[in-house]
Amino acid sequence: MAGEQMRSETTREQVLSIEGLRMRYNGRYVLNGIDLEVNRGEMIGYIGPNGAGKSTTVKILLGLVEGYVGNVRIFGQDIADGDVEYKRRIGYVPEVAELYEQLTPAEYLTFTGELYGLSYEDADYKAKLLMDCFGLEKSYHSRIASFSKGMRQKVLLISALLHDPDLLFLDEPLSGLDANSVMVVKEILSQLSAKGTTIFYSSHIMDVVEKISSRIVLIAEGRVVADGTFKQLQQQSMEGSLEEVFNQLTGFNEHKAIAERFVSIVQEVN
Ligand SMILES: Nc1ncnc2c1ncn2[C@@H]1O[C@H](COP(=O)(O)OP(=O)(O)OP(=O)(O)O)[C@@H](O)[C@H]1O
Repeated sequence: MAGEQMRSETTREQVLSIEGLRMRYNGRYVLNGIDLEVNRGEMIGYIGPNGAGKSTTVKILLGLVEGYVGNVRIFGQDIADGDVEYKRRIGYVPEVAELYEQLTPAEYLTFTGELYGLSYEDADYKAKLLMDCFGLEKSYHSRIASFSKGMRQKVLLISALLHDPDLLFLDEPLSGLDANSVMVVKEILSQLSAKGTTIFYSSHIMDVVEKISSRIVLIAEGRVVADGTFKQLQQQSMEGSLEEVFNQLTGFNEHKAIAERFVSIVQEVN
């Protein structure tokens, strides 16, 4: 009985489970067997070199890419079973998004809020307040086409959070934000995570990942090559900063040589 209770509590806490995930594009495996279990409230820094397979993993988890091999369970549900209800509990901030240029945040956010099951009134009420938090209250009825990069990013963040998701995927979420807004967003993420939102944070900005992640998962060539707290990764690689850990675990020590070659070509070939 006690064992059963413990098991059900463990299941309840487990938000994501990936087993043996493999994905092939044009005959080449870009994911080579990813295994990952994520519990409620974890802030995962999901990092890796360009082309390592981070976006591919996230797209599979969001149900945007088919044809993978392996098992993926989100909130205990196999995402391949055809029931897309789990998506209502997910928020996603993509790296590059096509916002509807001709819409205003009021129109866009009530539209996405309703897609996630909010009533028009609730979505409108909440969106207005969240825009206000970001200092964008005056732009609520302006066309997105006129927005700066940072303003667009804030609208994207609001649209991903409007329905208070249990699982949040973020791809370079600080892109385009000024220093003050960066502080606000980092603080929002750590408060959400402390309250139980599970966050998957993909970024190439290592010092941010180092500071905000409760756990860092480093992938290279479609495999998990390190998984642990920043301290554990430091011990594993005998390095100081996450940038150095990243360089070491991905076998990279050529930045000077590459830069020298690049500069010499720039200056010598006319
Ligand atoms: N639709 C696709 N068709 C063919 N190959 C793809 C497709 N999407 C991704 N790939 C390939 O899969 C590999 C992993 O790409 P992915 O976008 O997942 O990398 P990433 O880790 O997110 O990289 P980055 O840090 O540059 O964003 C790359 O070699 C890429 O070329």
